Amino acid sequence: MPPDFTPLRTARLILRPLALEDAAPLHRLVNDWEVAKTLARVPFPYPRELADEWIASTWVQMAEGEAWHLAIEAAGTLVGCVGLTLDRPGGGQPGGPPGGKGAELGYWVGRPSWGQGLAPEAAGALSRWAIESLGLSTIHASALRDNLRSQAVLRRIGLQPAGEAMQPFLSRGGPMPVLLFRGGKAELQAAVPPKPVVLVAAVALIDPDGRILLAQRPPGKPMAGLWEFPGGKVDPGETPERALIRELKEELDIDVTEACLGPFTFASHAYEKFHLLMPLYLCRRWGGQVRGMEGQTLAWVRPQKLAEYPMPPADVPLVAMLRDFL
Ligand SMILES: Nc1nc2c([nH]c(=O)n2[C@@H]2O[C@H](COP(=O)(O)OP(=O)(O)OP(=O)(O)O)[C@@H](O)[C@H]2O)c(=O)[nH]1
Repeated sequence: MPPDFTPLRTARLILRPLALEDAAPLHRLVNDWEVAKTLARVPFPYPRELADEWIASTWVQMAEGEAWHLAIEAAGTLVGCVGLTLDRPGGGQPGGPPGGKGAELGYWVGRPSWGQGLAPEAAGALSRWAIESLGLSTIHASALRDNLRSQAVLRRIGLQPAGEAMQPFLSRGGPMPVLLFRGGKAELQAAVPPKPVVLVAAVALIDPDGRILLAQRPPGKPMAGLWEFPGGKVDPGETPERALIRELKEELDIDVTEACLGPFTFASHAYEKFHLLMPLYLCRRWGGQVRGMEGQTLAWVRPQKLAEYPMPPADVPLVAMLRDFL
């Protein structure tokens, strides 16, 4: 029986305990010289029944808290495996830490899924989970000296070179030269892929009385209830000006031309899941009557009163600049 383990999810992958049904696809993927030749503990050819035995052994190791070997699943299909094996106390593994709790990282991805960056996605996620959840102090790994691709994976997830060694390779029938890598929490965290930058165009519509239009984010959306400048995400291939013209029609039923959109300033703000880059335009002329087309509450606000309207954190510096300018 597979052990109880809450699968780890990444942008594209699920890392979960291996199941008996994985044996056939696992065998097909790993019984490939191009894959097997890079792995120290995999024989080649790889006997079919070994797949079942290996899967059962991963359950025991996980239940005993000795190793976490997981299936890498992408779009419902097994594409490879990733695993961490705890160092035995005083085991003195090459590249292992002198003190503290360490584990050896290993992984492979089947040939059909190469070239998509799945190995660093899986290995990075499992390593960061282990550092947090198992309280490990270091992760270490090795890669054949001529396996530049695997070395790049280890560097990408934050591990640093830590020397060379000879390591027995079942698939090669003898010891092979390997490069050793290791890293702790700080190195792994520093390597977390940067957040996507989201481009949002926004505008301060200013009426003849010098008041600014704010719209309240409706319930159900992130940051619901906060007040913001009208606007929205710039679609791929769209300019910020075109995006604003489109959004203002959709949200407020007004017609704006590019010539009436004056660039004013911008916000660059790190939200939890993305980094917001938001140019803010000023606009004093538009066609039609402003009305909320999406049920949003609107308010025309005097510059000195803007601070009374709670806004998203990215907007706070913009409000101060607007107040000074108007
Ligand atoms: N329009 C606008 N968006 C802002 C302001 N400040 C700010 O942080 N944002 C953020 O920029 C993003 C704007 O995206 P959006 O309006 O197109 O999309 P949304 O999150 O409302 O939902 P959606 O993805 O379902 O369209 C949101 O994450 C919003 O929180 C602002 O003053 N105006």
